[in-house]
Amino acid sequence: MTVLVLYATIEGHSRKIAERAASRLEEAGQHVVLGDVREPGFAVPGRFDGVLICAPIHIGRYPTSVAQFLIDWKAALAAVPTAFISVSLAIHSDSADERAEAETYPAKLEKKTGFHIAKVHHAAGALKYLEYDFFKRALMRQIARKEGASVDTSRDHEFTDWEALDAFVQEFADDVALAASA
Ligand SMILES: Cc1cc2nc3c(=O)[nH]c(=O)nc-3n(C[C@H](O)[C@H](O)[C@H](O)COP(=O)(O)O)c2cc1C
Repeated sequence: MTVLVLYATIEGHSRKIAERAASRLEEAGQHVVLGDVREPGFAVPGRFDGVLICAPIHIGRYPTSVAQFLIDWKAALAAVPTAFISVSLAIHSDSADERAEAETYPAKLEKKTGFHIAKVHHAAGALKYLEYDFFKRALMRQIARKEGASVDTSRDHEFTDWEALDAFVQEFADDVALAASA
């Protein structure tokens, strides 16, 4: 069985999450092809036994490349188990309203693309203060304050619960194995 793991990323954290998911899928006995959703190349979704997509929220939405990919490939994707990892800061918020808002993003993507996202995991992202330019650092400090995340800009912060991610990926690996044996 071979699983396609695709990611979109702006700051690199969703790629890190996708790499972790790919390692866990390999440990679960799957072959994995890992790539950027903008450059799937030969990675035509219909040739795989399952597809996992990982994408971050930036200013309230996923990168356009993700929506376009789902629109272009929804027929092929509907034929195999698929799963989606939504990366955001809001899902880590102290505010229940902010967390609820983060949980609406996959449904909005579904509405936009017409692709039904069957299995979703919400992963908290990262604040990469050291990598942001002056303006982005100021913006992210403001967002972090609103979310109850750290405003210490002297270092980066990572909020991802790696164990919860591993458990989700294991469930997905089981779905793929089950579908392939049916
Ligand atoms: C410019 C910018 C805007 C962001 N906007 C949001 C947002 O609207 N909601 C949210 O929950 N997280 C937001 N985030 C947090 C990102 O989802 C988080 O940093 C994530 O780890 C970024 O993933 P990436 O490194 O794959 O791009 C934003 C981050 C940046 C840098």
